[in-house]
Amino acid sequence: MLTIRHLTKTYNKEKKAVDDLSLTVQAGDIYGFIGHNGAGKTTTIRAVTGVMDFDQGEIFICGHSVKKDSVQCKSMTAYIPDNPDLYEHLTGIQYLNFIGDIFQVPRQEREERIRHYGDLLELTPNLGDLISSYSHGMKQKTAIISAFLHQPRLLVLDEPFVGLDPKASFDLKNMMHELCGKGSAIFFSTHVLEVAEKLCNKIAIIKNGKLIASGNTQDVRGDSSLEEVFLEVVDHDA
Ligand SMILES: Nc1ncnc2c1ncn2[C@@H]1O[C@H](COP(=O)(O)OP(=O)(O)OP(=O)(O)O)[C@@H](O)[C@H]1O
Repeated sequence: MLTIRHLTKTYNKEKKAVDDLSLTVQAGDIYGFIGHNGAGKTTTIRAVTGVMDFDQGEIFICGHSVKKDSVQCKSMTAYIPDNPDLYEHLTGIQYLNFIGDIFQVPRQEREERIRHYGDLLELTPNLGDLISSYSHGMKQKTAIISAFLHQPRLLVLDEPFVGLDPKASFDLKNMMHELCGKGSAIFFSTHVLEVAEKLCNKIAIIKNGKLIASGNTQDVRGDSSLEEVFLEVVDHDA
């Protein structure tokens, strides 16, 4: 579903933010991407989602190159950045219809999904209000609904649980399971190791731009907790 090969990105010709990183996300995977502040998670995610160019390597989504076939890749992908910038002058429903238009979601499916996810995340009563009047969490819920609206083959999320209340976090986890159950894949960064450990079937750990561990969650953590493994590898490995 997502293949990253030898990804390298350098900002300002100085330090490599991502250094020869390779990983594969398969259909049905909920793949957690963890690392310390400044490790290179957002840089990797921005390269995958085509919002930032990269120096070396290749990225494929369902076999399509994000460099050569960017529109095709974007049509199959949804991306929620860590601080989603929505159109503040639109109402929630106008924004969701705008996204529905871009991804050509048929009217009936669009209405059903907006109703379903809006009710689940308790946002339906506010969808007629301007986004500028929304709280941070309400904006995040709007971004989440917009991402699920077109049922992407690949969903990429940067720190999705920050700012969500416990009920919304619980609902988002169920939504993630449901989407992957239909054959999609999810790749997301998080600092919440307990969530990663419980939610993800696969985990990658990045340190100073390099991948230092990856694979099945069970194999990565062995007999320890993910927190113990993370602290160990971040302290000791190169
Ligand atoms: N626009 C930029 N210009 C220059 N350097 C950048 C830029 N964006 C990121 N960096 C650098 O690249 C490295 C990786 O940053 P990145 O944002 O990818 O890390 P991260 O793992 O997402 O961190 P965090 O957990 O703090 O969000 C850091 O050293 C950072 O300072």
